[in-house]
Order: sequence, then C-alpha cells, then structure tokens
Amino acid sequence: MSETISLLPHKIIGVAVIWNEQDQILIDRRRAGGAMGGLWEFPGGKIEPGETVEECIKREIYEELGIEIAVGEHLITIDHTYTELRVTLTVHHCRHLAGVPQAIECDEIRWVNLADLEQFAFPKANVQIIAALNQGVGIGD
Ligand SMILES: Nc1nc2c([nH]c(=O)n2[C@H]2C[C@H](O)[C@@H](COP(=O)(O)OP(=O)(O)OP(=O)(O)O)O2)c(=O)[nH]1
Ligand SMILES: [Mg+2]
Repeated sequence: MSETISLLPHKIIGVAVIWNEQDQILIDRRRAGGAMGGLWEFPGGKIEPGETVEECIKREIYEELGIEIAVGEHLITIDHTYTELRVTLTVHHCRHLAGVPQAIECDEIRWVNLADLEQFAFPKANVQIIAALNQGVGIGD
C-alpha cells in the first residue's frame, strides 16, 4: 500500500451550528472576491495554538458576528480536500445567548430553518455537515 503525502496547506477550523429560540440556524455569506467567495457557510475559523475547539468557536463567533454563544455537543468532524487546500472542520452545536448578529467579517448573515439550508450554495465539505443535521439532531434531541 502506498500513502500520498499531501503538500497542500491544511487549515484546522472550528465551526458553529448556532441555534436560536425559534430552532433556526445562523449562516453567513463569505466575502465576494475571497476564497470560496459568495458561498454560504456556518461561521467559524482557525484554531489558534493552545486553544481548544470550544474556545476557538466562542472566540471566532464573537469576532465575526459580535454575539455570545454556548458551545454544545460535537456534531461531526470532516476532513475535506479542495483543489488547493485541505480543511478539517470540527463542528459543534451551539446556542445563541445574547446580541444581534452583525456582518463584521462576511457579506451577509441569515437565520434559516434546517429544511431551507438546501436552497443556499455552500462549499463542498458542507454537504456532510448538512447531511448530519438532517439525520435528525438538534440540541437536546
Ligand atoms: N467557517 C467555515 N469554513 C468553512 C466551511 N466549509 C468550508 O469548506 N470551510 C473552509 C473555508 C476556508 O478554507 C476554511 C475556513 O477558514 P477561514 O474562514 O478562517 O479562512 P479564510 O478563507 O478566511 O482564510 P484566511 O484568509 O483567514 O487564511 O474552511 C464552513 O461551513 N464554515
Ligand atoms: Mg472564518
């Protein structure tokens, strides 16, 4: 057996599926012109050295959206290779606690119902996140 050693850059990302009181999920639209520009995503970002994934998610969500959340259960971890980049996405269910989300580092944000996620264009890796959500798991279920 042979193994391929990847020379692609590898980003390790904490990702939040943030639920509100109406059981809606927060999604944001990546900035036009940047990597994967214009696509929708679940908010999150790179895990910094010494940080747990939970700490990363809480920090990123405050930086990107200006809101407080509680980071809950792990949903799924996805390893996906794009043409020029490998990503590991560690996804947690989160609960919105306080603040109105602001589009600080993205072009647009929306609260959407789980059933409506399929109407938005996401990066390829997100197919697996959305499938996991559809397999029937909300916080506390
Ligand atoms: N936050 C988030 N990132 C995602 C999702 N799906 C997906 O493929 N990604 C990818 C896109 C980016 O390559 C990476 C997220 O990293 P990032 O947002 O901090 O990176 P970036 O593209 O802004 O790059 P940089 O300028 O900060 O280096 O993971 C998702 O649902 N949420
Ligand atoms: Mg980000």
